[in-house]
Amino acid sequence: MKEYYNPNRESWKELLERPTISLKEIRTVVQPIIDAIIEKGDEALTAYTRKFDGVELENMLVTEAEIKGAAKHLTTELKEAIKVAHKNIAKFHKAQQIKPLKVETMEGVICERKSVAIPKVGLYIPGGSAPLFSTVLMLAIPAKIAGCREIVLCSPPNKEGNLHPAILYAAQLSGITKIIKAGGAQAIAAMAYGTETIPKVDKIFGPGNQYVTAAKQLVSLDAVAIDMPAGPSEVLVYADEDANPAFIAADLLSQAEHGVDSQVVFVTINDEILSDLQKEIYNQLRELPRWEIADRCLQNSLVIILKTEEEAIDLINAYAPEHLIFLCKNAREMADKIENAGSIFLGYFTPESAGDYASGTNHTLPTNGAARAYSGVSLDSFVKNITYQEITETGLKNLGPHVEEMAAAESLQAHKNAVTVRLNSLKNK
Ligand SMILES: NC(=O)c1ccc[n+]([C@@H]2O[C@H](COP(=O)([O-])OP(=O)(O)OC[C@H]3O[C@@H](n4cnc5c(N)ncnc54)[C@H](O)[C@@H]3O)[C@@H](O)[C@H]2O)c1
Ligand SMILES: N[C@H](CO)Cc1c[nH]c[nH+]1
Ligand SMILES: [Zn+2]
Repeated sequence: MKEYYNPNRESWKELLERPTISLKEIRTVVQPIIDAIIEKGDEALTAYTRKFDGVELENMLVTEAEIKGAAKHLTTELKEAIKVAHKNIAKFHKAQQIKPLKVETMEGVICERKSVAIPKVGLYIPGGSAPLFSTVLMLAIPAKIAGCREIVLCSPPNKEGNLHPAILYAAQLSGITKIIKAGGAQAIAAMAYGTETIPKVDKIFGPGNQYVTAAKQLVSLDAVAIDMPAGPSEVLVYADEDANPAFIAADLLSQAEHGVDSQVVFVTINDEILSDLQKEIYNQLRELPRWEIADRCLQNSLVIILKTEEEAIDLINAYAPEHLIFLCKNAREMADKIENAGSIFLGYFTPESAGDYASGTNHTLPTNGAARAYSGVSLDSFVKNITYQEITETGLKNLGPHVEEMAAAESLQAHKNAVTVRLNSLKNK
């Protein structure tokens, strides 16, 4: 990790850039994939699966027998853990349901708002370097609670042409039946434009690598809505002098092991902690099966030592991390000053991986600074809010003259007439 002592504010923007490939460069790879799917549908999808996932698929649709058979490949402990996670995620997302709203803005003028499920949604489950079955829960549970009518799930197959049984088990537990073995930009394009096997959806959800994220952004220009840019994982840890270096190291490494293009950042105003932290990172890294990935990620990662808590808050807001962990006594107080972050973890005993798997919050979160304006996935992501209005005769008498006045001032005579004809019809009553 590169160390920066009191970097001046002018250098922050450059310092805090993520190690991503430029959108312009990645577009030259992803756009031809999207174009091929639009033109050749399933044929192109099968060809890209052969090229990128190294497998020739006869049937990309997961069969009912495969879904039903998944459970027997999992241990009782893992099934139990998935059930606990399912329960917590469902509980937190059900609590996000909002009641329909009805307001009489003036006598006889009734305005309402009701949330309605997005009918057709596509869920992307990453599977390139690890089969993220936890993402199935994070997307399928809110989609089901919202009441989405058609749910399609895509994930890249392994070399044997299968999806990991835990992906299928989590899907079955969440009530998902249409599962397709397809990944990368080609799966995103297939859900955006439709192919012979994959129905076109209204909105695509889910995290993924830079190719997947760029594809989501490109298809959102003309075909579908997307949740947000949820690319390579990142975490920023802020710690005080009482934080255990082993906890800090473990939290940093937990996101570093996701991928070489992930980024982890450590911020503190107490540099005495650093030598113990370096030792902990080294010791823990050696024990990780994915140590090479984590090690390469650490090369893109930062340690930043600042003078004051206020400065740390400003830097965190400038970085807008996907995950933000406060390992400090005044975690709540610090968190209250944060404007830009995907999800915040408070206190010494709140590891980020609890949110990744099972506490109840959603782990599909904005990356690469998108947390400045986007929220993570929630129940809201799967609904639209439709507004309604109903105006009585009295209401039109109250409101109509004001509408006529405004329409005339905008020189929109037909708008005015829509009120006038009705008011005239009431004159004889
Ligand atoms: N932000 C979030 O909420 C969040 C949550 C979970 C995971 N993630 C991130 O998701 C990512 C998962 O990435 P992954 O790679 O393991 O799985 P993935 O499923 O996103 O991508 C795998 C696919 O990428 C495509 N691909 C790979 N190399 C390519 C190339 N050179 N050209 C074109 N396409 C190519 C292939 O089609 C392959 O099937 C990680 O970066 C992880 O950090 C983010
Ligand atoms: N940390 C990821 C979000 O950036 C989510 C995840 C899934 N499995 C493990 N971690
Ligand atoms: Zn993670």
